[in-house]
Amino acid sequence: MDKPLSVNRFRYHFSIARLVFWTCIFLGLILLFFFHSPHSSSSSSTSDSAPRRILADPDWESRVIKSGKPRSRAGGLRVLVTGAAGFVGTHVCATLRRRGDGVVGLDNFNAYYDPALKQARRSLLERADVFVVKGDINNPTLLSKLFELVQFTHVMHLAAQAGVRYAMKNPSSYVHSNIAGFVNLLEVCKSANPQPAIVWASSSSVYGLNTKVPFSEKDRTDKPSSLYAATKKAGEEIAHTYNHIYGLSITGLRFFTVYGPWGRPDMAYFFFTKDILKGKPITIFEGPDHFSVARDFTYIDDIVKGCLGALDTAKKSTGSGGVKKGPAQLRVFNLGNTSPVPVSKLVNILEKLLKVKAKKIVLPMPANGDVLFTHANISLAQRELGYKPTTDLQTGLKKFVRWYLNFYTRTGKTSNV
Ligand SMILES: O=C(O)[C@H]1O[C@H](OP(=O)(O)OP(=O)(O)OC[C@H]2O[C@@H](n3ccc(=O)[nH]c3=O)[C@H](O)[C@@H]2O)[C@H](O)[C@@H](O)[C@@H]1O
Repeated sequence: MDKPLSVNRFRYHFSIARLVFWTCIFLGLILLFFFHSPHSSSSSSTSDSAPRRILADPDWESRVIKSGKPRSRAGGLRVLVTGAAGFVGTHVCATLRRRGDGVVGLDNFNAYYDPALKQARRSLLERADVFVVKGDINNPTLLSKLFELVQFTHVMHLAAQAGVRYAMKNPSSYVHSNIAGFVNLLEVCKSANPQPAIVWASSSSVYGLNTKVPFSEKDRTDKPSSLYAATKKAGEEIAHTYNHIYGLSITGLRFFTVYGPWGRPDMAYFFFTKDILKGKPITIFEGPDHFSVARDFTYIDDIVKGCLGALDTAKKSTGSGGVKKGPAQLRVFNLGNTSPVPVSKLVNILEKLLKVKAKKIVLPMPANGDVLFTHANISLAQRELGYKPTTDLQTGLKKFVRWYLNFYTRTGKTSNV
């Protein structure tokens, strides 16, 4: 009798020990997974760009507060500009500051294209008295801190993973910035008190495979041809939700192939210039039956006027602290030039301005997410924002080429796309 009992007791203790052992291993694995998951590192950590010690640094805080204070205009805006070291962001920040508004920039300075160009834009903004915080829109601690320091009246949200063709190489970067980042920003905005009005960059690419031109805001946008376009379209739907549930005032701007000085090296006009100057061949895509691929290229100064028009006409959000108090404004506008130009013509203009013949290779457009043409109907923006583009492609490219030659001669470098 005794023997079987002790065996049983031994078995009992042994299985308890085994249970404790495996529970510990299991809990250990869960903790390991939690601390190493991308979610925990991107959303709660501030280590990538804005370490906690910076968030508690009085000097950093006073720079944010000073930059966010309107200067001259009574009742000037207090604007948080995301993507401030980007192409459109830099121009918008400088223009707002010049007219006396308070502007705080935010940018993660990622390496999608030459970070030296982003640093040069940041220096330009420093000289214009705009402080650009290094940080990510996916960092809620940082965003909340900025809202704690400055009562932003407006958010100009331009931070995004841009580029149509790159979406095939790095799809998750589009989801991370254009969807997760946007939601994170809206979460912070909805909880702010007062809530800011939001103006953000959508894209002409939402018109996707539509064939009716010019593209109007009333047209359907359910045929995106790239993941980039799909994330911008998703952004428009997400904007609708936050407007509906929380009373956030939100305006989306569909930009049409923006170009100009301080532009993006991943865009065709920019790297065509670089390659033509280097004597390297450039590839010009064409559609079926030698169809000329065309874009409604829009000059940066015109786009900036559209952005300011949207900020100035944005109505206040109606909610506060996460609770809606009434219906709020929800808008979307095309910001284009209304005169599409074939890419081959763009190359001809560049050849004349650079005084160098391009080595052209004409190829059928691959299935890379590109669309055959874009063309904006801008009558809504004209009516509501006073938007009126005035720069044709020839004039705009002349200004771009002058900037390009000056910038890359001065810095002694060529663009590293
Ligand atoms: O306005 C928009 O919606 C979009 O404009 C640009 O996208 P895209 O118009 O494709 O501008 P580029 O990448 O500069 O291409 C311009 C044209 O050049 C053509 N291209 C591009 C590259 C190349 O090697 N060869 C070539 O012929 C493209 O097919 C396109 O027709 C931006 O990259 C997007 O971020 C923006 O949202």
